[in-house]
Amino acid sequence: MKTVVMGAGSWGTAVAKVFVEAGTDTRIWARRPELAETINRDHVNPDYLPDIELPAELHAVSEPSEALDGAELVVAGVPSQSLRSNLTRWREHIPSDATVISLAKGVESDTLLRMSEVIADAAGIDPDRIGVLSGPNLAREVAAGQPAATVIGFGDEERARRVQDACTTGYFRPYTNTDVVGCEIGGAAKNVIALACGIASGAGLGENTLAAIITRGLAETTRLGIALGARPETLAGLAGVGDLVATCSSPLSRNRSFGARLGEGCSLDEAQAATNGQVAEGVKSCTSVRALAIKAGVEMPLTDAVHQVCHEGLSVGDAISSLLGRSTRAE
Ligand SMILES: NC(=O)c1ccc[n+]([C@@H]2O[C@H](COP(=O)([O-])OP(=O)(O)OC[C@H]3O[C@@H](n4cnc5c(N)ncnc54)[C@H](O)[C@@H]3O)[C@@H](O)[C@H]2O)c1
Ligand SMILES: O=P(O)(O)OC[C@H](O)CO
Repeated sequence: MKTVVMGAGSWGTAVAKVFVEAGTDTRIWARRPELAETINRDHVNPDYLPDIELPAELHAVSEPSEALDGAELVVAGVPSQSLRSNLTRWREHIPSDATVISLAKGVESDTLLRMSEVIADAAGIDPDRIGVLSGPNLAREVAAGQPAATVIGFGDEERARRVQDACTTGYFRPYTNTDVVGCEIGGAAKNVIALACGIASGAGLGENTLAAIITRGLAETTRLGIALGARPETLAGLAGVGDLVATCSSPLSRNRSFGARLGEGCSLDEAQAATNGQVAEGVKSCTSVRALAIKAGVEMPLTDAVHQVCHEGLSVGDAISSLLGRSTRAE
């Protein structure tokens, strides 16, 4: 399955390495020609994964037309809020029978569309050909060859199996799942809950608090998923609880680290400045996931609190008081 990964950030680069090591003919598109040259010459991505040696077979290009030429599988590896604008540029070069998967974990701000819906809308691709790759996959750990599992979500199971074959290695184990909605909601919502965990941890709170946030975060994510047609088992699997636990627990998570800075008292701008250009998707997705929940008539108190802390000036102390001040109820 001739594959191109469109985006040479941390995760795009790690995923391209996995596909090559699974024996798949793989290219990677980098926005900047100098990064493509460095990957080809030095077999390293110095900006995102500086200490990881990339396979010599991985060829990088910086022209979308060249990258997409003849691709049977297109892996979209750019952040969620830039996916539409990138697709608009790639659209005319995507082969008409190619399968497309999204790596991005988010909900589009203006439209409240999931990433697979953005691909269908912006590139005019039949939804049967669109899927996602989502799971507990911190890029640095996967790039280092540490054992990890993930989910390939497609409505069409046969297509999911072909992608699964193209990225199975001795350290990377993809499972298939036909519940694309569940995979996407799990991936988008966990970034928001990881922000909440970071905020709590930055404010000096301990493991009991974090366990409560993770567990109640899963409950509100599952409520939203079910309201949108997801299967609860998906949210109890790798793309749900698996990714939630990895992201909420790891110091490698950009979302958790961003939240920790807010919890320590940084402003949104100060926390943003400390990211070195890396994207913490939950900062924007807290607003779009919250809006999606309101539209679906679902209560998401943690997501609402994260949105208010990030964008409405609510203090961390007031957010905690307001969450604990809610009326008591059965679990
Ligand atoms: N990093 C991880 O551990 C990880 C793991 C799983 C999923 N993801 C998801 O994958 C997606 C990509 O994440 P990443 O970690 O590779 O991000 P990143 O910040 O490391 O890199 C983003 C890449 O997209 C490119 N890009 C193209 N257009 C852009 C634009 N308009 N604005 C910004 N960047 C643009 C950048 O040049 C860069 O190559 C995100 O949705 C993220 O949630 C990341
Ligand atoms: O670094 P984060 O917070 O974007 O999380 C990375 C991955 O999504 C973990 O699965």
